[in-house]
Amino acid sequence: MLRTQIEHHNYRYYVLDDPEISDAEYDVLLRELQALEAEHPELVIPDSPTQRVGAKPAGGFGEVRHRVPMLSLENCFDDDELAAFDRRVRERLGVEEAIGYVAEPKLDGLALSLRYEDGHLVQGATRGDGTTGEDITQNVRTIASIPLRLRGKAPKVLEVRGEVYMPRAGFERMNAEAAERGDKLFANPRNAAAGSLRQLDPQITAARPLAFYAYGLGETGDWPVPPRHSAVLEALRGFGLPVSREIRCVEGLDGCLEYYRDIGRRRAELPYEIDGVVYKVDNLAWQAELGFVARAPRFAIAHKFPAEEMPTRVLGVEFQVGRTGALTPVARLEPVFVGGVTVSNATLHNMDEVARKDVRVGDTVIVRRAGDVIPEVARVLTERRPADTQPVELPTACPVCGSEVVRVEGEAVARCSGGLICPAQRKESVRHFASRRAMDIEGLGEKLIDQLVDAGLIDHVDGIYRLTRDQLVGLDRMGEKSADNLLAAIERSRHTELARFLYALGIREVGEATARALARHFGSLEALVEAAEADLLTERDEDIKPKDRYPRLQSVEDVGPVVARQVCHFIAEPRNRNVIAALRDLGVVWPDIADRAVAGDSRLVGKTYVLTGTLEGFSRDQAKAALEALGARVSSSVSGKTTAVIAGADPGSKLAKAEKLGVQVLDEAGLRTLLEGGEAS
Ligand SMILES: NC(=O)c1ccc[n+]([C@@H]2O[C@H](COP(=O)([O-])OP(=O)(O)OC[C@H]3O[C@@H](n4cnc5c(N)ncnc54)[C@H](O)[C@@H]3O)[C@@H](O)[C@H]2O)c1
Ligand SMILES: [Zn+2]
Repeated sequence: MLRTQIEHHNYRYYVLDDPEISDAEYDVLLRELQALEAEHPELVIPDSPTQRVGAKPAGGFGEVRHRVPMLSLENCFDDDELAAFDRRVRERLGVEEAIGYVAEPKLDGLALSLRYEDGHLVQGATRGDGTTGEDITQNVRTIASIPLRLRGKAPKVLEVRGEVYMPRAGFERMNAEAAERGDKLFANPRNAAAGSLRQLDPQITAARPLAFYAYGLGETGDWPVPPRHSAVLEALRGFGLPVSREIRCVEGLDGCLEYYRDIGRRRAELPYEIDGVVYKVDNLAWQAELGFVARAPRFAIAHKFPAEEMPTRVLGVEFQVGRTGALTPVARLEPVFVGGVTVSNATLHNMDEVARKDVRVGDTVIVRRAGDVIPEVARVLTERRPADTQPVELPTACPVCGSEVVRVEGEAVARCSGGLICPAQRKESVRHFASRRAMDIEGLGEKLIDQLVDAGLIDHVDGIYRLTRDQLVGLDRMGEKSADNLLAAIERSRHTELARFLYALGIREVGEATARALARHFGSLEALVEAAEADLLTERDEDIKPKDRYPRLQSVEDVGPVVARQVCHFIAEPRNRNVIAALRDLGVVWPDIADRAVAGDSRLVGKTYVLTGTLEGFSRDQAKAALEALGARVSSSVSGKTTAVIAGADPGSKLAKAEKLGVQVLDEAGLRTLLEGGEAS
């Protein structure tokens, strides 16, 4: 059963270059079989996958018999297993002292045998099943880093073994090009290298970014082989063959582990992928003494890096609320060992990503954790999707505070609208409230806010105005003087402006400019609340097109449906209103600015003016505020709907446009008349 399963995956991997499962999963299966066979030696048959290498070639290429077999490597996955290997080696050799090993990066490509006769490349062959490989000489000749002629005095016969691989950069470029053409992408550089090398048309191979590193020998004829593996590699380099510069001689287990950790740290920076380290006994006489088992030498071992990708099941999806209120879907997973740690949660980033990857609860997914990056769901194994999966749905209420969740059309991120009251957003809302352009409370910085919130002294921004001297003095690193300074700054901030206050509330999409526009337009908080409440009703009206909703707020300069919606929802949240009321009770005040409009002097409602050029008696902002106080709208561009353009000195193109459209033009005197209630002419 297990055997057939493994054979199937061998075929997919070695013959088709199109595996169905990850290497880590495959390794688990193989280890299961090894354990089973170790318990029941009578079950071991000679052609069990544990006894064999790779798979028999599928045809299409000529066959090559390897006179020196091409074997696989024993694997180990942790320090203990490596220690056991080192112990076995020393026991077999009867050696006490530390063994000299050669540590080599384990390139993730495929094995290649190159045969040189009298210095000329005569054959290139794949490993196949270890004894019989494929003749891919024509393809091999297209790989630039493989010399067609050896340098120096060449032996009569020399078989060189090594790895063909695809450097990361080439792999990424190739996949990007394939994506552009709409072709199938390669899952990883190994499959890309294998698929490229085993093309029946060498032209295709030639176009692929393949490279080669030599790491060993096959048949050597009468060539006097040097006595150490490290010297062999040096000799190969002398013949002009590429040998990795990362290869090192190390001493004993400790030397191996040190090399492993060092290259593991640099793994992501290497220009090619490696999946571990290979250690080989350096002394070739010892290698011969140690010999082989069925499928691998006893003198070498591959120390694998922990898999960065593993499959597991999605048990559920939860939403985390970030400090700015953003909701992040997080998959709860059946715990899985990946990237060297056990992972039971992985981010799904946002709802667009959930949709793009098509993740459902109950799915089997590939979890990825590379380096120290937070684990993420890389992709779904849709072929393993059961019938009863559940879609992931964005909650309508914030899981932390229950406020409504708002997701703006066209935006990936959904957010909690309870900015002032959501515990997840506490620190951020206090920080923003106190910042210089908002309430400008000097001395209330991030670190202090962390302390105050963590100590439970502030829940919401109104808590700032309840802080006492005793509470402050009790804090870490807070002297009496700084406590007094802070209290004074808090006191000063009570007298503010409506625009600052609106900005300080931290309503999504409401920056300083919008806060100012809202303040100017409505003049008072009450007027804004009233408009927001009325506008909110338009949301439920099916007859109103989305872009025409919130008409009162949309009549504010530069406020479109997106901003209007955020403002309405924020204001409509009763608990946000409670905080605002508490702030006012605690003495936060500002002068209302548009008393005249509020009092009913709104004779310019429905009219739109555009200002251009420099006025003598008004700044641009003053002129604007004065017009808006009478209910007018001030726009920045001239159109057929413009009531009049008010032109000062050195007017710009707006004047020309007004003239072209036949829009009325007023000078500064005309503006005064208009503001004073006379008929402008
Ligand atoms: N996903 C699947 O379905 C599937 C199926 C079969 C095998 N596999 C994967 O293939 C691997 C096992 O197969 P394997 O026996 O081909 O090889 P291996 O990767 O375990 O080790 C042997 C190979 O390592 C390579 N190698 C790289 N650098 C080397 C160096 N410096 N010195 C010596 N050899 C070096 C050689 O090609 C050699 O043949 C595992 O990683 C397994 O997960 C996956
Ligand atoms: Zn919330």
